[in-house]
Amino acid sequence: MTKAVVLGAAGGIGQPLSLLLKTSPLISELSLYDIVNTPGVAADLSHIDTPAKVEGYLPPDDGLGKALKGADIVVIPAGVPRKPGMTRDDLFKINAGIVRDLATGIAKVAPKAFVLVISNPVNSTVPIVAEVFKQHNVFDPKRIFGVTTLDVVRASTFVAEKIGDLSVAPAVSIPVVGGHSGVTIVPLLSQSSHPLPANLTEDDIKALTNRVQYGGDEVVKAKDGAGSATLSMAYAGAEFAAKLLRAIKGEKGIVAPTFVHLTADEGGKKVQQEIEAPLDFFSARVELGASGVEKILPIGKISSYEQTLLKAAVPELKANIEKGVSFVQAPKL
Ligand SMILES: NC(=O)c1ccc[n+]([C@@H]2O[C@H](COP(=O)([O-])OP(=O)(O)OC[C@H]3O[C@@H](n4cnc5c(N)ncnc54)[C@H](O)[C@@H]3O)[C@@H](O)[C@H]2O)c1
Ligand SMILES: O=C(O)C[C@H](O)C(=O)O
Repeated sequence: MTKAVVLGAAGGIGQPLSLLLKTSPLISELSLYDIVNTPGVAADLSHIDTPAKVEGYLPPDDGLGKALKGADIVVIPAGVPRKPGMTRDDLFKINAGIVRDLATGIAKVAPKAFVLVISNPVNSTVPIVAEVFKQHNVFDPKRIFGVTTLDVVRASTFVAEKIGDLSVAPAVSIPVVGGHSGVTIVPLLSQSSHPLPANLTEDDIKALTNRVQYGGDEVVKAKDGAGSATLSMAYAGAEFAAKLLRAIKGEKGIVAPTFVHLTADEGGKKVQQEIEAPLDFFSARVELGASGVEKILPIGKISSYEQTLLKAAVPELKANIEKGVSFVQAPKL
């Protein structure tokens, strides 16, 4: 029996993500929580002929507590999305408080749940969840994940486009490390599972890297004020959740890049050496297991261009992480 909970389930990501989770044979119970519309979304999904029992909850009568009771995995896509001209950090003002309050609910009701954070800015919201858990003495770095899978999905797609064959996209694997915003997104094209076309120039590699780093902006611009990536994010979130669920159920050797606390495993120290910075959080390739983070894998051999990208990522990551931590630690006025 596995209970999954989506917080922010009525939103642009929340609805398609809940749909995908409802189709998962690995989930037996699906709870949907939002400040609006969850009874309707739950009623709709509950007619789908898959095993998961679906319930919708709203804030009154401790809806959050009821939604979270007995949760094994909690996915958080709650919060506002970007509009053109905004950075993810511009969302901090609103989303930090939303994520802090939801994390408080999880810490109180489902402290052992695996928590998958989608709400932006991920580089700060994941530290917020960790800090709230520390305050409630339930912090386990192996169980908190920033979902950076969309960067990985984009990298696979864009590389397959360059290869000239989208049918290989699902098999193309490109680690994307660092964080989830602009320069902190570091795709390691040199580690592509599929050889890049021999005629790609250095400028092509730079353009491809830039497209992965700013793929989110591409969607924000195209949606023209109506939000950011929702459908591709729902796909990516469901992919990561499925990997984690398979790992929890005992499947070995499942690896995915995800934004984690580097104390979750000894391997985090090696990553800190590789990036030459004592960052607490970083999106690294992580082997998933029954307890969540099984192993943090080293970055490994990268090109000198990628080394430059990593150097550029560190100061922004550091600032983003500190912002999240101090938001929770600061005395409330
Ligand atoms: N990690 C990633 O790769 C990634 C990708 C895309 C979007 N995002 C982020 O995901 C978030 C959601 O994006 P969206 O497009 O679904 O936005 P949206 O506005 O369509 O949906 C957000 C939902 O959150 C709900 N919500 C707001 N406050 C809440 C609270 N206190 N408790 C529960 N629910 C609450 C809203 O009612 C809404 O239904 C944004 O912050 C966005 O930037 C992250
Ligand atoms: O770009 C955004 O604001 C949403 C998300 O982080 C993305 O990468 O698509």
